[in-house]
Amino acid sequence: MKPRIFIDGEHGTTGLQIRSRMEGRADVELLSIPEAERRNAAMREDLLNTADIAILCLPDDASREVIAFLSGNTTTRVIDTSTAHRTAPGWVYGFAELEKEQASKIRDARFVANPGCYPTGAIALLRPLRDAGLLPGDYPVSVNAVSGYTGGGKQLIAQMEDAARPDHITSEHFLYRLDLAHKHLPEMKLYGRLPREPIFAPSVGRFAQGMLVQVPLHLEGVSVETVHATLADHYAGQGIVTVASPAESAAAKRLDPTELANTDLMKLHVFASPDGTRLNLVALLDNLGKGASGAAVQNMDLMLSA
Ligand SMILES: NC(=O)C1=CN([C@@H]2O[C@H](COP(=O)(O)OP(=O)(O)OC[C@H]3O[C@@H](n4cnc5c(N)ncnc54)[C@H](OP(=O)(O)O)[C@@H]3O)[C@@H](O)[C@H]2O)C=CC1
Ligand SMILES: CC(=O)N[C@@H](CCC(=O)OP(=O)(O)O)C(=O)O
Repeated sequence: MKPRIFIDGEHGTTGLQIRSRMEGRADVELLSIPEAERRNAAMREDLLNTADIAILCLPDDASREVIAFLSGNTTTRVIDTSTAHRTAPGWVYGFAELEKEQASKIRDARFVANPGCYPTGAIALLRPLRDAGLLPGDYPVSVNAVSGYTGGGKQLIAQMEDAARPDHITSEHFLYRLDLAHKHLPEMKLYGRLPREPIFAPSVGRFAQGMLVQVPLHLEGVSVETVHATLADHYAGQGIVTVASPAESAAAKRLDPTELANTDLMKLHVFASPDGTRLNLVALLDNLGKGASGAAVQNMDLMLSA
């Protein structure tokens, strides 16, 4: 029998993108709920209990409720795309390239928490440097980012696109979470192995999909070549995460956050000042690709390979 997959929240932004990635796949059976029944708890509970893998594309509270629904179930495996379980005990963080054993941990896990889109970029840049001892524990890390507006789900998409709404947003680009308390800080701290939370300044641009995550660094006594080699070694042989060559980064005049839109890839750049004393590490990805739906399908495929 083919593995049965149920996407709870399949009619939302992340869910629809997962569904489109599954179209034409003959190796799995997709369990589906009609859009009008998307909040029907009894139907969802039945499908959640029937599925071999349930992919949750729901707000945090609804994800927590699903785990409660499944309390008596010992067979359904779960990939949660929400923030609810990313630092929770018993959950494996679904960033396969985090460290050598991560892909096999995901493969064997029952509960996988898909990373947030911004942390995917920030952790990808920071973690190898922390593991290599290049980024001191007391370094005051900052993360600056811009996301496509689909990152805010149906609500933000409607606010950006529908001029008739009273809460229509006309800005071309805006900063938000000005209180520096974004929900992604705990996972950045934990999986970035940072002793304290970074100063994280997210923003949204008037484009649907795409993302740039920047980590500016002054690293005393560490060369640009060492930083680049550390990242390049860490991601060597990974098809999805790549590191731009020093020549490619040096030749870049601009970086467009939509460059990898509609792909599941992530590319890392190391930009440096001419004297090599100031660096800007940049991750380029699609918030709905490697930042959400693409990563969920990557994790599902790892789990199916168990
Ligand atoms: N968009 C992105 O780029 C990313 C999103 N995520 C995460 O993925 C999850 C889904 O986000 P996203 O797809 O953007 O959100 P959307 O708002 O676009 O979609 C959420 C879907 O869940 C449904 N839903 C909401 N509450 C319930 C409930 N109680 N029971 C059943 N269904 C419910 C919604 O239905 P209705 O239409 O009725 O509201 C909607 O179909 C979130 O946790 C988000 O944080 C993670 C990384 C990136
Ligand atoms: C542009 C925008 O609003 N982005 C969302 C994060 C998208 C994401 O990664 O979502 P989860 O962590 O909830 O899974 C935000 O800042 O809340």
